[in-house]
Amino acid sequence: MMDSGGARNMAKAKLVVLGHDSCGKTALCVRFITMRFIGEYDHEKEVTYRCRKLVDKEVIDLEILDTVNKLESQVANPMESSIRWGDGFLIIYSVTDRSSFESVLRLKRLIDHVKRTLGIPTVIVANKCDMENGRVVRREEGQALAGDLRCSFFELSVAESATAVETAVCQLIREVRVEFSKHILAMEKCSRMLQMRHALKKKLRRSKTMQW
Ligand SMILES: Nc1nc2c(ncn2[C@@H]2O[C@H](COP(=O)(O)OP(=O)(O)OP(=O)(O)O)[C@@H](O)[C@H]2O)c(=O)[nH]1
Repeated sequence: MMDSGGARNMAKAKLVVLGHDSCGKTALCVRFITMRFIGEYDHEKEVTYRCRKLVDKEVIDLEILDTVNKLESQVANPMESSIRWGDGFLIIYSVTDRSSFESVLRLKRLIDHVKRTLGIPTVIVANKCDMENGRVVRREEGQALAGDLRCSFFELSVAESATAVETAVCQLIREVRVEFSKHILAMEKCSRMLQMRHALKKKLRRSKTMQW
């Protein structure tokens, strides 16, 4: 998927990783960028990682914002500016923590509210599936929620599989790319219509002048 040959053109995307405390946000970012799983991650502030990846033969410059969960904060929602900034969202929960699963719906609603539109590229990731003994959220529950929210869904273990992490993030990048293309097409259509209107107005003005 990320071979180095035949790159087409350069693109950019801003991804935001959201989720409850300790569900594996930083582990996922580090795994995607470095392919490594370190185990313990120490950060209390939002961190933006920058990297360049090849996805479907297209080089893409990524900015990935690893957020700190502030959904339960009393302050007027501090997560909103992070959401406003992003093009695509990865919401992660841990299959060993039901409250992290319950946060998914609230986070998705917040994204829809801040972006003021539905259909924003969003991928839901159920993490820590290596901890089968501690599982409290069934795969089917995650799948059903993702289906209701019209999001792609991946159950994986950041600890065990770099490939699974790459698959989930690349899916998000593809969805962002589709949204970009739709946006560009809409802009082109709008600009073509404006040009036509302008040309029509000019023609009308000319024909009126001839009548006089
Ligand atoms: N067993 C297992 N542990 C994991 C996995 N992913 C992350 N962890 C562990 O879960 C803990 C929390 O991971 P982080 O990546 O710091 O989680 P976070 O969501 O960034 O946490 P906050 O910074 O509190 O928001 C760490 O001890 C990780 O090693 C996984 O797939 N399996």
